[in-house]
Amino acid sequence: MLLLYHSTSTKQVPIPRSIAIDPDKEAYETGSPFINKAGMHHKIKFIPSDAFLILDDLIQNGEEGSFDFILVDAYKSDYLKFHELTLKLVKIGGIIAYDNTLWYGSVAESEKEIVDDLINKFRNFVIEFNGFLAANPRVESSLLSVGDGLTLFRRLY
Ligand SMILES: C[S@@+](CC[C@H](N)C(=O)[O-])C[C@H]1O[C@@H](n2cnc3c(N)ncnc32)[C@H](O)[C@@H]1O
Repeated sequence: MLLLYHSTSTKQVPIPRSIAIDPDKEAYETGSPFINKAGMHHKIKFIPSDAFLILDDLIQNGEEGSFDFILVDAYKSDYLKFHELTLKLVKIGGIIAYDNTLWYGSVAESEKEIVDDLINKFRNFVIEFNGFLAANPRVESSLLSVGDGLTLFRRLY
């Protein structure tokens, strides 16, 4: 799931202020009743698709630097690729959030200590992503020890 928010309307999203993208419709349907209850349905456009396609479209359609906030919670092996695209779409000073950046605490453990295959499978991608962000001069970032780790960063230029 990716969520992109902008405070001003654009030609792509004239009324809804947020775009939620996930190829799995069920993921959106789980959250939809809560969105309705909060009276926010008209402000969120759901696109059942692979986010890579939509982000490319948004860039092609001149939406670079137009979003205030982007949340990424997808396959950890894709985080670096998403970073390249989301950094283009967020405005300077805008915030991007990536979920699960502690990856069950495994990023701070040695490989030998980890018995779970799923955790092992994505651990190195998360470590690589965290290292890349920490060394990236274009962003100011902070990894919050909330839940499974949430990295927030601000685009500096
Ligand atoms: C771990 S789940 C997150 C679900 C929810 N955000 C939560 O915290 O419970 C990951 C979600 O990312 C979606 N996803 C994976 N690759 C994606 C992509 N390329 N574009 C959009 N969504 C993607 C999956 O369909 C899945 O719903």
